[in-house]
Amino acid sequence: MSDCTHDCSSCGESCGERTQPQSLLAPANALSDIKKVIAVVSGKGGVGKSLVTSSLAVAMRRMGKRVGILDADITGPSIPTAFNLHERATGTDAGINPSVSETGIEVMSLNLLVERETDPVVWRGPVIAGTVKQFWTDVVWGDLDYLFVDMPPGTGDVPLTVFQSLPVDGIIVVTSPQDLVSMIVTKAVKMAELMDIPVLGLVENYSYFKCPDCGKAHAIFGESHIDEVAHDLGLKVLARLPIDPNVAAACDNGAIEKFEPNYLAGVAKELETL
Ligand SMILES: Nc1ncnc2c1ncn2[C@@H]1O[C@H](COP(=O)(O)OP(=O)(O)OP(=O)(O)O)[C@@H](O)[C@H]1O
Repeated sequence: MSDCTHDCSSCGESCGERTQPQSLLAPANALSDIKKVIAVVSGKGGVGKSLVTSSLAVAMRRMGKRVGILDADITGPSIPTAFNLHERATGTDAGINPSVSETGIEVMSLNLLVERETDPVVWRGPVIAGTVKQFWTDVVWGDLDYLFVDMPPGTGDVPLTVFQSLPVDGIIVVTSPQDLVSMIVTKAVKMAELMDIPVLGLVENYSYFKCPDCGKAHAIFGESHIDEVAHDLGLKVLARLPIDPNVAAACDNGAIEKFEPNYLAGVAKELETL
């Protein structure tokens, strides 16, 4: 091989002299400088992954950080609604510009690119995964302290692409008490381990409902097993979120940036030390 640079990490040749695996990391846009990438994942849908992603981004922004959200949930994007972003994103020769929320959080989501928000995305897996990769390579994120990636549920094409193509610093696994917690969380955690991505911890959503009259906490979805699961996997429980109808209303009304209390402020503080 006359052109060999001896840098196996960037070479795709099948070569007997290979000393290290080829890196599949994709380059970010030339105008992006992103310090930390954190993916928010879940074993199954509807457990509150987008809410956790949005709340973490808001908490970080309140701490004065420059924050972006890459909405990798291509077929069920909910981030633009939570941040009241409805205008179509624009682009230049340099790439696609993310939309910017009221408090300055950058967002890229397929819903910011389609003509009508209600248009469905009827694409095959590889096209969807390719789009997510383009959100990394073609979006002009600029300087960010934290980019949060809101993943689709499960362990399919998109998580695989994100874990291989983006320099993910860690994942947060969102779960709920009624999940088949142990099995589903373990699948997500094992996938991250296979890809050599650190698991930062677990967030349990819908943990309890606090009665507004008597103040007592009720475990609506059954008693939690999160501590045992976390212990078995050697992980930390980062937070437990209550069922709070006001937080659902804030998401639906595009007011997540105004919502108090931010249940994930403590987790954001922990992420600062990453
Ligand atoms: N703790 C909570 N209290 C009340 N409502 C909540 C809570 N967490 C999430 N919700 C609501 O439940 C719905 C689903 O949440 P969310 O979209 O965050 O889930 P998801 O895991 O991202 O779903 P998907 O798998 O479809 O991407 C949303 O309407 C959200 O506002």
